[in-house]
Amino acid sequence: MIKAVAVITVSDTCFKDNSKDESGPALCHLVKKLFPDSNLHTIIVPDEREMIERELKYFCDSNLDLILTTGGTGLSPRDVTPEATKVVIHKEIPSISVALTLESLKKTPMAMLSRSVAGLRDKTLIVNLPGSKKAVLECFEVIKPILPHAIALVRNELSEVRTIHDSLQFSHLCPHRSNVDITKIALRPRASPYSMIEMAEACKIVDSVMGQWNEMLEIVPLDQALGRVVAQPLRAKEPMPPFPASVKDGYACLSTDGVGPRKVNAAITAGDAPTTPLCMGECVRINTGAALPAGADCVVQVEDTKLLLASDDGVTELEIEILIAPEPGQDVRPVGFDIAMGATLVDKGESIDAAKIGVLAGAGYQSVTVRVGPTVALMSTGNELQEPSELKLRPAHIRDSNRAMLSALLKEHGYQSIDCGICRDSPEELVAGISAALTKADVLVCTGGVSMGEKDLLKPVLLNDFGATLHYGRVRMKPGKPSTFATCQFEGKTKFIFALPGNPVSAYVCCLLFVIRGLRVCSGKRGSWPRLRAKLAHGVALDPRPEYARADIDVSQDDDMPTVKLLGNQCSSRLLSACGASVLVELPAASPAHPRLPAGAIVPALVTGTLHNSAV
Ligand SMILES: Nc1ncnc2c1ncn2[C@@H]1O[C@H](COP(=O)(O)OP(=O)(O)O)[C@@H](O)[C@H]1O
Repeated sequence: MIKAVAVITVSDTCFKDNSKDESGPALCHLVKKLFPDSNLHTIIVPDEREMIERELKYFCDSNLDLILTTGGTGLSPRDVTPEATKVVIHKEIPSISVALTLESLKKTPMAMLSRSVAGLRDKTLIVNLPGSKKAVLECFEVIKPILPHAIALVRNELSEVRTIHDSLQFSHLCPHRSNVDITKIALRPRASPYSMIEMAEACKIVDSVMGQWNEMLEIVPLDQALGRVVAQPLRAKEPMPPFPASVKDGYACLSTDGVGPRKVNAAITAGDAPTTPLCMGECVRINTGAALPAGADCVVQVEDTKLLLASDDGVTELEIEILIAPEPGQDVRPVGFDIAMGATLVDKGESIDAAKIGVLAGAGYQSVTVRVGPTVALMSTGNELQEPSELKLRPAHIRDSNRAMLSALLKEHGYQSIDCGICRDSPEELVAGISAALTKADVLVCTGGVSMGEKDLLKPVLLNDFGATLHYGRVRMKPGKPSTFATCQFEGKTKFIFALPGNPVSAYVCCLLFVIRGLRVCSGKRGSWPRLRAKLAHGVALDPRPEYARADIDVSQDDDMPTVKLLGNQCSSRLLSACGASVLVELPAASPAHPRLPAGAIVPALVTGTLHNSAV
């Protein structure tokens, strides 16, 4: 039971003008939320070491449970909160500082410059937090899960400690509550309560639900616009070329002069502005891309001319002969030939590729208005998972491969994601993990916990703890049958949740077919993957469900149709079957009449990867 907490704002500025203190009140608000029954004391002190020490000691001697300081942890000469704290505490708790730094480093490298200290004086826990409001809010989230437990331990409140332990499986610290009852395992349903929908319907649902994403716009510099979808038509503000330009190296002439001798009265190279107009019987030596002089209406390439007279030193051409009569407009790009003034360069809804970047740069665009897609969070769930970076594999554990794979898969298709870590299979931890992810992102992509095991808690937690609407909970497909799509209201916003199966191949396929599809809808792009017709290189046994088989496609055959070769054993745990896959072959469901497809059968293949020519 937490009885009393103090929040100390350490700042010269706020000490002089209390109204400037934003971090202290923000921190008080969070403390009140976490410990609603506690007495809260607040004070503002200047960056004076002795005063900070005095206040810390005063609150500790008053037997407070917790003191949080904000400010004075940086590098400026007046920042002395850590020094004052170190003098006051009896036991330092360096891991709290490490946790704060690690979490803050995810947001800014400046976190390296924070020197927060945490420790105990008698039975009071003291934690230094940074001074900025944003940082203080973020740091509080980091220590929030351990505060009740740490204080109960310090106070030696054994019953409290036991309650916390009991409510947290696997000694993981998590103060969240869940409405999901996991005690009656024997009574769990033996058949899935979720009806199985067809793939086409699932795609339609994703399109219509993700279509509710509120269009938001931002202006980005052109060099950061690659892959973005433009929000309004971009039109040419200038014609291209802006002047009649020569297409060849040769002579600018009057076409009415026909064949015969011409006086060469000037030379114009690209970038020169012609000054004198051309008269009958004259020509101008001109280069590709140079502006034609007034009066000239055609260019005769140098190959169709003959030199008649040069200056004695051989430097200047004085007279040439036109050998073939030119047509009006010959080898001239008139004004606006490539791009007319006002022409649409990129239309609303189109995504920007390299050529469009070039067109826009050529048209003088420095920035463009583009659609803002949702932020995406990735989270894995499962008690058996450990971080891939851990050196030693723990007993009965596997390394989490899904987050790394999904993050890369999304990136491959132009979408960034936020890593929300691994969440264990307990309702409370799922509530905590999902809440944390939804605070950061609009779309949560999680894997695991969606089938029929007693630890598959995603759906019940979404329904009972988040009041989510499950748009589908099973799809007739292989792999990926338990794939789930839900929305919920969280902090006043609609959040989209793709709960994918845990098996890595299922997660891979469902990410391609549902998540990326949904993200495309949000960014204003319609339609799915390009679909080719291809010949099976070998016979395959069909599954009762339509199957998305990972395959390599050979487009190098002389034959008019490419060939697809499945990438080995298609078991949903074997991610090697997706390595190097350029297509997902859409295999039909088996029927009594067609239990398998023979080699040479023609199948549709979705191009989800890169096509490459396997011919050497
Ligand atoms: N993040 C992950 N990385 C690698 N394998 C995983 C991951 N999550 C789950 N798996 C594996 O996938 C299989 C199915 O996991 P499970 O959590 O039961 O998923 P679901 O019930 O959603 O299909 C298990 O063998 C599990 O170990």
